[in-house]
Amino acid sequence: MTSENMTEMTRAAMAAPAEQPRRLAAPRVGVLALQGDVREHAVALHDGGADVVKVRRPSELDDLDGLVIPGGESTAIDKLARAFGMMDPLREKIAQGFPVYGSCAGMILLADRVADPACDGAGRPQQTFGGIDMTVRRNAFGRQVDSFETEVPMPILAGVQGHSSANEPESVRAVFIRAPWVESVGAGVQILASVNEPHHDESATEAEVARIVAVRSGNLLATSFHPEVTGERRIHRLFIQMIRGEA
Ligand SMILES: NC(=O)CC[C@H](N)C(=O)O
Repeated sequence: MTSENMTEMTRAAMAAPAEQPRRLAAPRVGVLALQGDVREHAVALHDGGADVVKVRRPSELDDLDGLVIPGGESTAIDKLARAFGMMDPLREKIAQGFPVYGSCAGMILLADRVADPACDGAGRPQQTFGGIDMTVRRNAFGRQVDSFETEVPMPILAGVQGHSSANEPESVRAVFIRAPWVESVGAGVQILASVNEPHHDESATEAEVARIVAVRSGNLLATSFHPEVTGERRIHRLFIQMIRGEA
């Protein structure tokens, strides 16, 4: 066949790369590995079908399809992120629509505002990567001793494969460890789950004790709780679906 009788379609087909785009295969998902329960998230992502890499330096953000910010201590992750030069590169990527899932401390780091930020020795408040138009309150459910585990209704999970037999399809077994709650959200933020505050004033109304614990805003997903420690995999699968543009 000469170039004269090649149709446009043949030309396009011949020019197309032989391999499939990577997003159709396993997405490459990073776990921010500065502090916190990195390993548990890596396992959950791997189980969900992702190709997982641990990320510490800005150059390691290149070539990723998404990132998980684990639970741990948001002030420590903030300090280390600044020390490793991660703060601005990650903020820029988030602004460009890079998919990120943050759990617990990770949720705090995705919030545009922290109601009660910790301050360093010089009185400077902790910083966040931001991206979700919300205000979070740290340690809102209490201290370590007030940590609790409960079943949280989360209707968005109904369509996600892989709930454990102990769970109803539309709820998640959630562990809260010095967890934040979301105090307020902007108009573009979707509330995915709320939970009743376990320790509350008798006189409080139902609306007053319902606390937001999972949100989505565009390609950003955040939960107050830790799905990675109970064998729950659907939150990570939902995130992988978001990366693939399927959710
Ligand atoms: N389990 C967690 O990630 C706790 C978060 C922690 N209280 C913080 O402020 O960062």
